[in-house]
Amino acid sequence: MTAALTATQLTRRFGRTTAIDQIDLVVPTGSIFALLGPNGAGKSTCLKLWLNLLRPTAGEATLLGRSSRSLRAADFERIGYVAEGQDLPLWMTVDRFIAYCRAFYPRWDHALEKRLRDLFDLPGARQLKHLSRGMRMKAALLSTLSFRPEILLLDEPFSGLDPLVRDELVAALLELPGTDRPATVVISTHDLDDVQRLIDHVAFLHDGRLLLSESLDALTARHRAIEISAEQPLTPPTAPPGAAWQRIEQPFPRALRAIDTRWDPATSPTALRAAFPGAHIEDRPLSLRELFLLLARRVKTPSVR
Ligand SMILES: Nc1ncnc2c1ncn2[C@@H]1O[C@H](COP(=O)(O)OP(=O)(O)OP(=O)(O)O)[C@@H](O)[C@H]1O
Repeated sequence: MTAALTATQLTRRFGRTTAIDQIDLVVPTGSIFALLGPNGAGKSTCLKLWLNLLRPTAGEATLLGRSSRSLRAADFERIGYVAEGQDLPLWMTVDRFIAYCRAFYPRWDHALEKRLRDLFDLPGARQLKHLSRGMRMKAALLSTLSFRPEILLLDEPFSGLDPLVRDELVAALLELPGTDRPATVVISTHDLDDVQRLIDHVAFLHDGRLLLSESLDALTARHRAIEISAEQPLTPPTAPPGAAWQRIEQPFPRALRAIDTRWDPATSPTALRAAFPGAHIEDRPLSLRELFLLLARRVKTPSVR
């Protein structure tokens, strides 16, 4: 596995606030990597450190094998960044803005530009300052996706987009890696339902600390929602298989719901059947939203099981 982006003991403080706290992170080349976490977790700061828009207080961020502190102008032909509320030349019309951007990128993909223009349906003759928030986001995405960056950093890209365009944006992003060069996408978002089918890796930040970074498949595989119902009252087991259960609920005495955080498909179903003989047992994977809520609640109230 090669790394497109890394963070090593990366730290950024703003006065007394530690926005990023000694993060070690590897983003594999070609991955679509979600940076998740509650408000104020440090996601935007992390992206800005990679882009050298902010200096680290300590540690290092790298992209394309180079420290973000020493990125050259030519490197930015390979790196795209779209953020909610980012500075755009508001006096330009959409057409002028796109022509202006096109001139900077030798690898501009005209066919992709055309497809995204049709998709986003932007009024070419209108000045950016007269676009709605969502339309401005579309203009920023059009100007960035069209040069097919090798690294694409997206900070809340779905903000202000209607559900149809969100869906089509996901489809456009899914196409990005299928070219001659693998594209790596890091996406900070709260729109979990939108990114679920897009991403293959997840990192979870909380209060500037990295709590988890792994493939979505591995994260999904080791968490399972289970539901048990029986003829007689049930008690949650404290030893395995119940030892790693969280969010235990007992809507009535003969029913149990929980999330198993150490699910193993080879052993867990058998252990459940042995612990609850004769009971009706169902299990299902968790959605990204459910996983997020589980992680966020775990750090908020660590004693909650
Ligand atoms: N320029 C700044 N000056 C002072 N504090 C800042 C600055 N930028 C960020 N912070 C603080 O750093 C912390 C992390 O902020 P950041 O914007 O990175 O979080 P985030 O995870 O992107 O949040 P959200 O999901 O709300 O966008 C917050 O406590 C924030 O108040």
